[in-house]
This record gives sequence, structure tokens and C-alpha cells, in this order.
Amino acid sequence: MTVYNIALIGFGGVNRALAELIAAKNQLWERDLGFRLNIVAVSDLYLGSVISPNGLDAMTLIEAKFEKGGFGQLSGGNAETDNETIIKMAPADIIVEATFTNPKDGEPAVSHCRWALETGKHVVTTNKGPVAIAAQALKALATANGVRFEYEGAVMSGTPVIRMAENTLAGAELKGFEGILNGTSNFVLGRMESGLDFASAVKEAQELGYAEADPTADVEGFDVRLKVVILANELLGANLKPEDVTCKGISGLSASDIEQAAKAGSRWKLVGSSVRNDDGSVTGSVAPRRLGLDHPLAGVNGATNAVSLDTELLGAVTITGPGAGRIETAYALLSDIVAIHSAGASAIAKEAA
Ligand SMILES: NC(=O)C1=CN([C@@H]2O[C@H](COP(=O)(O)OP(=O)(O)OC[C@H]3O[C@@H](n4cnc5c(N)ncnc54)[C@H](O)[C@@H]3O)[C@@H](O)[C@H]2O)C=CC1
Ligand SMILES: N[C@@H](CC=O)C(=O)O
Repeated sequence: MTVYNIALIGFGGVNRALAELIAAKNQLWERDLGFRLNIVAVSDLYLGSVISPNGLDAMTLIEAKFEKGGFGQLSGGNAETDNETIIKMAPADIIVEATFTNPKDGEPAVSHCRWALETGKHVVTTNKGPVAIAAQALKALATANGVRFEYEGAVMSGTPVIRMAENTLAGAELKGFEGILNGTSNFVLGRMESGLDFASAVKEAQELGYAEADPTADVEGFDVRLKVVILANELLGANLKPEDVTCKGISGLSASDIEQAAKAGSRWKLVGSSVRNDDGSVTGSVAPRRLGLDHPLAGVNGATNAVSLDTELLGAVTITGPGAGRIETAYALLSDIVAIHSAGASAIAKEAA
């Protein structure tokens, strides 16, 4: 039986949901996936940090109502956050990075990933900053250190768009994509269509765990811009930076815009897209678009996301599923760990052959 020791960096909605899954499903994973997860350290800006080489009880972590600095009360705990020590010194095989996404330079999460990879630890992350801004360098660092850098949850939460496109559409010749890539803004547009005002709709999305710590990133399109960069670089072999992608969000849409669209049999959606041009360059954009109800993206509602991949050999292939949510995103982390486990198993099989 394989046990992966993991350290959680950030203990907000997503990593708490991962702890919940561990508490509820470790036995099932042991049976079905061939491994279990053991939390040996946690570090959080608000709660402090804790290292326990034998493992922390996931249920205790979730149920304790810790105040600011509360990890200081635990054995091996410290009221201060100490990401660098935790990442470099904790006896972890895998660092789970789920701190705030910084859309400007990806920090401090880029450094968290770098410290982990440099010290021979795998990284799984749902944080879009390091992936959009430093994926190439971090992937090279992972390879140099014989570990993996995995980030399925950075786009469309637990819906496996990156791995699905890479593994199962290889050779289909992707030419571009367009999609609804932000759960919060899609949820807000739907709630506004039902008559709710913008601010109350954003508040609901925050309560449901969909929104970024600063929801401006959701409604101004910055979050989608990062996702367009990630998909374009990963799937179209581009080398885009966030500032290369034109970006307009939904905050300029009024209740009357939404009402008028509905009366005319259409719907506003925030669409992120990218295309390979005839000269081989790749461009990307984020903008609200008024779509007829017969458009494949018009019926994608709530926090659901969808991306339509335009391929040479198959035409459009559309992937749809949850785009935000705590448990949904924690599942993406599990799927990354499954990928690490499978890669390890196939390396062992190759050595034995
Ligand atoms: N919630 C969702 O549906 C999805 C979230 N994501 C991404 O996953 C990450 C985590 O999301 P949530 O858990 O929802 O966010 P959250 O805001 O609930 O939690 C983030 C946690 O990280 C901690 N934190 C922030 N900066 C830190 C630092 N420098 N060191 C240590 N801890 C730090 C905060 O105290 C907070 O507890 C974000 O980057 C988000 O963009 C990605 C896909 C979906
Ligand atoms: N805030 C984001 C979370 C996932 O990336 C969203 O609403 O899509």
C-alpha cells in the first residue's frame, strides 16, 4: 500500500474540502486507487502552520474552529505562517498549493511551487497564477528534479479539460477553443437573468465558494484571461502572457442589457477564446458575448463551464462540467495525485521490464 505524505499550503475552501475527502474516502482510495493520503503539514496565512511527521487527523483539522493563529495550539504548531520551512522541511512527498491566485505575477505561489520542486517534492495546485505565469519554468524544474508539476484544477475545476485534451485528442490537431471558463461570472449572469441585482449575485457566488478572494478577478475577466493563457500555452503550444490577451469582464452589463437579451431570445455569456492564426501566431481574448439560444454555450448555466475545442480532424469537441466549487476543485487535486501515482507505477513497470 502506498501512502503519500502531503503538505497543504493554504487551508481555505479547496484544501479544507480535500481534507474532508481524505477523512471520508481514504479507505475507498486505498481499495480502488492503491494509495492513501496522510496530511503531515498545513500552512495558512490566517491560521499559522503545523508539522506532524506522523500525520494530522483530517477530521480534527476540519472540525476544529480555529481562530487567527490557531495552529499554534497544536503539537508541532506555530501561530505564524511559515510556508518556506513547511515546504522545504516537512516530510511530504506532495505539496498541495491552494493559496490565493495572484493574477499579476503569480507570487507567492510561484515561489511555493519552486521551493517544493527544488527539494524533490511533487506539486499539485489549483492556483492559476503559477501555471499561467511560470508553467514552462516550473515544468522544467520538475523534470530536472524527477518530480511532477500537476494543475488540472487550474481550468474548469474538477472537469478534466487539460488531461482530456492532451491524452485523448492527441493528433486531432487543435486549431483553437472558446468557452465559458469562469463559474462565478456565469452564475452571476444567470442570477441577474432571474432578477437578482449584480452585488447580491456576487455575494451568493462568494458564499457558495465559487468566487476568488477578490471577486473583481471573476467579474472583470482577469480569471478567464489566466485560463485562456493556460489552455493556449498547454494545448496550442503558444507562449502567451496574461497581458497578451485582450480582456473585458461583465461588470459593464446592466440589468436592462440582460433583460433585453432575454427578450430577444439570446443570453450574455463571458467567453474566453484563443485561435491559431494563418501565420502560426496564437491570439486570445476575453469578452462578454450575446449568444443566440441555439449557440452551444448559451445553455451552460450556473457555475458550470464548457469549452469547445476546434479540431482539424473532428470539428468541435465540447467538454462541459463544474467550473468552480470546493469539493469539485478538491477532486482536481485528487486527479493530479492519481496521475502522479500512475506515472510512478508505470516507471516501476518499465524498470522491471
Ligand atoms: N474555489 C474554487 O472553485 C476554485 C478555486 N481555484 C483556486 O484555488 C485556490 C484556492 O481556492 P479557495 O480555497 O477557494 O480559496 P480561499 O480563499 O477559500 O482559500 C485560500 C486560503 O489560502 C490562504 N492563503 C492565502 N495566501 C497565503 C499564503 N501566502 N500562505 C499561506 N496561506 C495563504 C488563505 O488564508 C485562505 O485560507 C485559489 O488560487 C483559487 O483561484 C481554482 C479552481 C476553482
Ligand atoms: N473563481 C473561479 C474559481 C475557479 O477557477 C470561478 O468562479 O471560476
